[in-house]
Amino acid sequence: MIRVILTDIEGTTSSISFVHDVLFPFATRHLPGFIREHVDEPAVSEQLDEVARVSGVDRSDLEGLIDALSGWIRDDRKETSLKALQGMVWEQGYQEGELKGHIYPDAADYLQRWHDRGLRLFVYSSGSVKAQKLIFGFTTEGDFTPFFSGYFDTRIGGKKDAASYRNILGELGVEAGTVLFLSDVEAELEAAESAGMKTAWLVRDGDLPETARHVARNFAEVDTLLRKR
Ligand SMILES: CSCCC(=O)C(=O)COP(=O)(O)O
Ligand SMILES: [Mg+2]
Repeated sequence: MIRVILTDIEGTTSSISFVHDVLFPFATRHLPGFIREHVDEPAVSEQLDEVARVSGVDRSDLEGLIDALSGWIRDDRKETSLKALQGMVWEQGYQEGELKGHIYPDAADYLQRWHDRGLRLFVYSSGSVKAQKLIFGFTTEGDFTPFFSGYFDTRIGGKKDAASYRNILGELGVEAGTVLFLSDVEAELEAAESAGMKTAWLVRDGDLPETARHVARNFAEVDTLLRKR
């Protein structure tokens, strides 16, 4: 029986277009100025150490590091240091009302219903935990953070690695078969299944794939799957 729902964000609870056409361009515009202004703060400096290590750019070359980060945003790299810095920049946008998080109406509806039915809800996204709390805390439909019991980002491991899902199970202290993982990316579902989790593949647009996996177009269809399991 499913007792825990672990959900991805981009393409699952929220649109890919919001992330790529709103959040990433916002970070591209504001990240350079943010880094120049906050370079000496430990939280920023620590991430820049990691950007230098991964990119090979000299740590003293601030503009080179900013260029590397801009390239990573363009290439949609899921680097933990980039995600941490993006979260800091988006925080300003949400606090000042320039950003409002997108959530699909069906996701908004069923997150509340599942929470009210006693299911425990967790997030696992490449976006930093800070970014996850922001997107759900400042949605156009209100604050959804009260429904979540916890958040995981790539500090626990990459989303295509089975070990990450085993680490999450260790943190949750539950049997793998009681967890349903929701994602739009098949490689992530495969990794979660390798760790023993149940999965549902969110396919929000286009034709449904021919697959043996459980597929859902929206959270109402996930709920139907959930009730059968
Ligand atoms: C937490 S909102 C920003 C999402 C993000 O930065 C991202 O890379 C999306 O990753 P996901 O694992 O949710 O597909
Ligand atoms: Mg996704």
